[in-house]
Amino acid sequence: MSLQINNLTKKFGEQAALNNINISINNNEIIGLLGPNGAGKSTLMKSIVGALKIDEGEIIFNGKNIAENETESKKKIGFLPENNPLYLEMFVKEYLQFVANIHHIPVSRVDEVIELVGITPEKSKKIGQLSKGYKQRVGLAQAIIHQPDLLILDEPTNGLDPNQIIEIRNVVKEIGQQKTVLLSTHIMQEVEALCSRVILIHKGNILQDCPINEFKGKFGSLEEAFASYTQTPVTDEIHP
Ligand SMILES: Nc1ncnc2c1ncn2[C@@H]1O[C@H](COP(=O)(O)OP(=O)(O)OP(=O)(O)O)[C@@H](O)[C@H]1O
Repeated sequence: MSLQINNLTKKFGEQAALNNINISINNNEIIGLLGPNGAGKSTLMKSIVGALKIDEGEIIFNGKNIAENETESKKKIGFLPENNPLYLEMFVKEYLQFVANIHHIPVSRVDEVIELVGITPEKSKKIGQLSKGYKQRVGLAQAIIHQPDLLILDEPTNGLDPNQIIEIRNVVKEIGQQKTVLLSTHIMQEVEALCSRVILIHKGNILQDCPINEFKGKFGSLEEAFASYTQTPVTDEIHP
């Protein structure tokens, strides 16, 4: 798996949500995408999965520009959007069979993925009846059903209770042993528990991209480092 983001700029009107972003990912690792509200994390994730059209730059996934190879790229990228949109009236297995059909993959993969995210006892229930933690597992299942090389998770544990957070983290950790995972979060413990590398975005600019220990550096904790970097004014001609 390789992902190369070169000089990516994404604007909404006159405002640059992402300002000349460069990122290179080559290894199977779990990367934490950090940044205050409105930093540009979701915009970056949506750009990588091809859900947003970028204004400048290029995103090269497995050696090919995703803008020119959209269908092929989507086969190898999994995405769990923020707030995990699901069809609440559908049954778990029915929904995942539906997703499998969209990807043109055998429905036999459905039971495999149900097992992998730990929702076998829930597979015949309506999605709307599930707890938030189990809904999140269904979201993860749809994101990995086509065995993507790159998994993108936008705040995967947001709004879950502490037990559910640990359960989802364990699932992500297991997936991360074989896949590249890019996850956004506001929870520093999550980064500590899961990530080997941190990318910090602030006002559409990358402030840091380094191993987690380097990020903590002289600050001692991720919280301190985050606060210190993001409270520093960013010089940026495009972003207001
Ligand atoms: N579809 C859109 N139209 C207009 N502006 C947008 C759109 N999507 C995002 N923005 C703006 O772009 C900036 C970056 O938003 P984005 O959602 O990427 O931030 P984020 O880092 O994911 O924030 P959060 O942590 O709150 O989820 C914000 O100023 C936001 O208001």
